[in-house]
Amino acid sequence: MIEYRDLRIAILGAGSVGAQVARLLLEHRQELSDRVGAGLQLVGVAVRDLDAPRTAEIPRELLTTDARSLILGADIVIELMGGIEPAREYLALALNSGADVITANKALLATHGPELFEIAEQVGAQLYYEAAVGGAIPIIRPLRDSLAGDRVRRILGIVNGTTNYILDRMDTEGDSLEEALDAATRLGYAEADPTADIGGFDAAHKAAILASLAFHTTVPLDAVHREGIEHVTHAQVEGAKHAGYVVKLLAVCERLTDPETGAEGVSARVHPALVPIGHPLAAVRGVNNAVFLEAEAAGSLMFYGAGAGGVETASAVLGDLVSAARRHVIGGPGITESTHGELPVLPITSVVTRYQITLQVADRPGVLATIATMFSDHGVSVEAVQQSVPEQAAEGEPDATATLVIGTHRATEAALAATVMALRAGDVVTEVTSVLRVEGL
Ligand SMILES: NC(=O)C1=CN([C@@H]2O[C@H](COP(=O)(O)OP(=O)(O)OC[C@H]3O[C@@H](n4cnc5c(N)ncnc54)[C@H](O)[C@@H]3O)[C@@H](O)[C@H]2O)C=CC1
Ligand SMILES: N[C@@H](CC=O)C(=O)O
Ligand code: NA
Repeated sequence: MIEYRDLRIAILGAGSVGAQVARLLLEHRQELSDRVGAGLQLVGVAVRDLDAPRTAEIPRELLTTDARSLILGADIVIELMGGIEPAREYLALALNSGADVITANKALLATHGPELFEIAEQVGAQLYYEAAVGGAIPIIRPLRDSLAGDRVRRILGIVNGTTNYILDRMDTEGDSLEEALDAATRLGYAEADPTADIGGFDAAHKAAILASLAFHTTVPLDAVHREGIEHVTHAQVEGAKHAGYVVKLLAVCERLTDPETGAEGVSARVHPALVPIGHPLAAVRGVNNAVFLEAEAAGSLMFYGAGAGGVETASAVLGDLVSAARRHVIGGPGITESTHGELPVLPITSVVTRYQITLQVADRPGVLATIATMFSDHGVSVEAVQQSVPEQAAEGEPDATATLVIGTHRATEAALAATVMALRAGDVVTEVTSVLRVEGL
């Protein structure tokens, strides 16, 4: 057995991910140390409650409630507590004391990333965060390193495992959102506050991180348009299936031309969308995530795998640990964040995509023509219309309503929003049941 000088590793938080990182680090210590060329010594795990149950046993002597002292004695600090404070304060303390830092905390990076990257650059320390997007899937390193010579044009990502798991269960098992969320929580996929998953906040954090990396431009969280899955209904999931689509919560990051100025900009958005059944993203089931990316030279690439789960995410954290530890051994400045692009971040109204709109309309002559005119008046071109009349309503009766499903060609969000407003205001549409974007065509 080779003996090395030891690097002192501290873990903050021993929940779903932290406990598995501690276990794997202790179990594979020698092998990981051999890969690095230095001993990886776990010097402590900061917890809130020494006696809390964990998914893996951690030797009692490694547990501490004094996170600050642990940080100050470490070469590498791994933050797996989640939340903004005290995680932000602890990471700043670690960086300022010269430690390299690893985190899976996308909420923190999306809100305080620039501040932490700046400290890291000033003190010559490193901040690694492979686990923050796509759990186990390597996506941060490919974007930062492998694709650094290309121009990424577009990213379509399923980046939240909990919501993908829920939508899949609603589709295949007929579960309610609540039933499927309970299961996702038990399996360790959901955030401590699962509204972060359901409301699309977690995916928005990841979209901000991906867009910033892909476009070399700081994309602040408040510039990411966000809609969650809380209003996705069984009817939408079923209707999508019949029409040859699946409903997915997507993060879409793209380079755009500003329709007003003609200048190049970028946009990032998160919302439920219809994905054609033949698209690779449609096959992403359960807790899996995938990032489908289009780059100018590379063409289309897809990164796929477990997007959440304690042990799976621990893999990405340990990969970062090996990278960080190697830098300690080799030295050198390491990687800095590149935000030279400085492209404007455009609002959702500038986005151009396709839509599927479901309407309840009065079933009488001329209605279809009136509705088609409303679309064309707002510059939205209709591609297909499907009409169905409920069986119990006799056709032509004064109170009968029909369901119209309208697919559009590409149009701006602004034009679509104006159309929907006009449909609601008119007297032929009794209800706008659903408006979904169609992506991946
Ligand atoms: N669970 C997953 O599948 C994934 C989680 N992440 C991220 O990893 C981080 C950890 O997630 P989980 O392990 O799932 O969360 P968790 O809620 O299971 O674990 C967090 C642990 O940190 C502890 N903690 C919180 N504040 C603390 C403090 N001030 N001092 C000491 N301990 C403290 C909590 O008591 C808890 O045991 C989060 O940022 C999360 O967003 C990222 C990718 C996947
Ligand atoms: N709650 C998150 C965990 C991983 O980032 C998810 O469900 O994707
Ligand atoms: Na990842």
